[in-house]
Amino acid sequence: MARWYVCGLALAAAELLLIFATVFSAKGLRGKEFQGASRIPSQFSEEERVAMKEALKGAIRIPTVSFSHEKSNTTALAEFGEYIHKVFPTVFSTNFIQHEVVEQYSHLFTVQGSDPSLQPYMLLAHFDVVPAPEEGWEVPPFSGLERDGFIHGRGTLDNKNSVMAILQALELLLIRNYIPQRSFFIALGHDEEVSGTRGALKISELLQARGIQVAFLVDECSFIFDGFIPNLKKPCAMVSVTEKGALDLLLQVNMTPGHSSAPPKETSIGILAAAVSRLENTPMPNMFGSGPLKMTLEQLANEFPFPTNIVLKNLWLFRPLVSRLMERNYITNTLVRTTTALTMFNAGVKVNVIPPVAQASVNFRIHPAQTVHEVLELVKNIVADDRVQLHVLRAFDPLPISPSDDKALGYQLLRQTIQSIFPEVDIVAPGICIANTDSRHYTNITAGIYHFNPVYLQPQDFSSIHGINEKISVQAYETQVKFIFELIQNADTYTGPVPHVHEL
Ligand SMILES: CCCCCCCCCCCCCCCC(=O)N[C@@H](Cc1ccccc1)C(=O)O
Ligand SMILES: [Zn+2]
Ligand SMILES: [Zn+2]
Repeated sequence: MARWYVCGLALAAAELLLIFATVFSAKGLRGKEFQGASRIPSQFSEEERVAMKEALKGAIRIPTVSFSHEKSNTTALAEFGEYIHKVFPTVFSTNFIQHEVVEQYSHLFTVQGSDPSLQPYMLLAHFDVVPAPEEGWEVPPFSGLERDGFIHGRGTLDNKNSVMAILQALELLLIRNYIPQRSFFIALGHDEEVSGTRGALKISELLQARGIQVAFLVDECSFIFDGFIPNLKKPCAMVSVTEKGALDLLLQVNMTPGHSSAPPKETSIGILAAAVSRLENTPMPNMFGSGPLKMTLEQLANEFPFPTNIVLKNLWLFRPLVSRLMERNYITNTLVRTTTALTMFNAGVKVNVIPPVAQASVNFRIHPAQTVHEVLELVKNIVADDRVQLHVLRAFDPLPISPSDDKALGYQLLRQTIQSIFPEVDIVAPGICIANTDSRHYTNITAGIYHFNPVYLQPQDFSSIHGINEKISVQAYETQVKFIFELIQNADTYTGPVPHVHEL
């Protein structure tokens, strides 16, 4: 009898404690006793799963299109701010989360962790999208329609999926009374698709003015690649540790205009066409062996069948062969060199007028082992014609290579979370982001810039990014939420690398 009584008392006390913890932690009680006490499983109720996919659909329906630096749908950008407020009420009402609007439309969330001794980190995403003319789409690009288990629309992969998944994961953690130990920032840009200079750059300046340095950040641009690398049958989670640089050049030729009935031997169009043709036919040097790709291939070696595995394990011998094979495929080619893309060409107003001016734009994506200056010198040598003026429209060097060793917190946290959420993925390897992202504006506040979207990507999905029929499966989106839900908790509990066990 006495035992039951004691037991009953203990239970009542435990219940009281639980109520106490629930009531106070929801509003941000920061007592050490409650920190990271237990891990919250990433399991979501049916109701939550429906709500999360509906939230993403709603986000897709807001046409936050960036057309150019000067032109974006500002009504939609503002509406997006109100929308996230509505669908993630707990994020906005928790007292240890500060929300700031930067440059009218971008958002910065500061999540104050309970342990100030832990260096904060940052999650990045952007909610502006590139235009999407309706032609060719199976469903209208801003309808957010669900069909055959997929949510369709512009931004489902680039990059509203990340914006919504980050906030959704945080909302679900907060509802479960989670109090993060490690502080983190969430930066959501509104102009990534046209440079990020109003959103990401300003957020970065704000953080720098506050003296903030983060341990690492995670941004878009890399995926679990499936079917991209010839002969590699298994999916490969690539955490990109650098981002290519960029150089936009305007080539211009001025010649005397005149009547087309008596044409000169050379025209502005002909001279310019020959110059851009030389650029297209003279690829920039193959840089295989410099930059992180060699490390990536060495890590992948064991996953390839014979004889590729032997070749990749002995790059000291087979380097020329592998570098040639890499450039044969248009995607792996991007990893070994600075790419040259002729993107605009303008001249002439009438069929019988020799035009005075011809202009072309060329977009180079600079390999991590080269610089803007080196590429410009190479371009001058290839063009080799003083009549072709070169004007630099925009240029920046590749990002430094972020660490991916055992001590690299960001890389290891991502690796650990990939292994737990995608147990079927055996390969986690460092990669190169071949496009440009908002993260280049944050190089002053961290040396750990990682690109990873926890989503499978096949070659046909790649062409939907900025193309047509962009979509994400409901299941993939749920997994993305789950990934971030786990990542935030892992950032609190990570205790460093597991020491290697050497066999005797
Ligand atoms: C081994 C397998 C390698 C596979 C490589 C496939 C890579 C898939 C990459 C997907 C990229 C998604 C992120 C795109 C970000 C993006 O579009 N950025 C834009 C940013 C920009 C905006 C205006 C002017 C210049 C630049 C861009 O790079 O064009
Ligand atoms: Zn993007
Ligand atoms: Zn994009």
